[in-house]
Amino acid sequence: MAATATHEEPAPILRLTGIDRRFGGVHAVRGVDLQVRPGERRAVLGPNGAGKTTVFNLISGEFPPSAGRVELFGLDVTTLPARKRARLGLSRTFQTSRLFAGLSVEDNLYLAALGVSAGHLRLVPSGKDGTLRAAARAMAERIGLDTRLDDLVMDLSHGEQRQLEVGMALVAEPKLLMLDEPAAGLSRAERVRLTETLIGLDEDITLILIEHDMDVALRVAKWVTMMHDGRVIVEGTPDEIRANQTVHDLYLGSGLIAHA
Ligand SMILES: Nc1ncnc2c1ncn2[C@@H]1O[C@H](COP(=O)(O)OP(=O)(O)OP(=O)(O)O)[C@@H](O)[C@H]1O
Repeated sequence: MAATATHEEPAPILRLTGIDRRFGGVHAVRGVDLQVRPGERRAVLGPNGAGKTTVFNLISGEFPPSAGRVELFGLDVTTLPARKRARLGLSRTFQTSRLFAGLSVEDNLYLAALGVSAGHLRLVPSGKDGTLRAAARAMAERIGLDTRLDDLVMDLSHGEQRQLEVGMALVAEPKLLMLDEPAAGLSRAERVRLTETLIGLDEDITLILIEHDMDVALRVAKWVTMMHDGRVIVEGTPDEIRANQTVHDLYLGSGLIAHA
């Protein structure tokens, strides 16, 4: 019998089902369903307090959902701690810096390549050390910090620190990269560089981005999820989002769609 060719969609790299999160009386996330395919470029948009960062925290495992299910790379990780999700291939940045301020740019990237997160020390087999140092230096070049390798993080500008955070998330070679407002506080030139870095990411890396700068978000993303009041209210391509009346109504007067 002849085999029937079937075209199967790749399994989602991330699937949220009925995710809910309450903080006391605040119902921050309400029944969110989300599916992200391997290699996707996804932006999560929405006004302040919409629940975007809480969704990120639920995906990366900072805290568990009040209800619902989180699947990463085909596994149910709903109760798995953050460091174990990181080991599966998830890397993220935070709105507030988590850099080692008293260490150099190279050492920060080296530690990220090593997979060290705050409070977790790991011994390095000596043979691997050179490879990790080389990866750290290559990443510094990619994010435009190769001339500042020996400088302490505390001496970098805000924009350079944000670039370094992206580099640290990337140097861990994640399958899923999640960036929380990477363009916040960047100069125009720094935003252009960031946008280029993100557009140039390896196709195998799946990217989810929270970003208030619509210019950056809609250039990088191929698919957009819009949140409001804890819920997903619109999903679509950047063009559909630009043309969407609800998006305009929510952002009206904020100047956030000035570049659209
Ligand atoms: N750890 C927490 N404890 C209590 N309330 C929280 C906590 N984290 C978030 N919230 C509340 O949950 C709601 C959603 O917040 P969240 O930070 O997820 O929104 P957001 O869309 O990321 O906003 P922004 O764009 O301002 O970062 C807000 O009302 C916020 O005050």
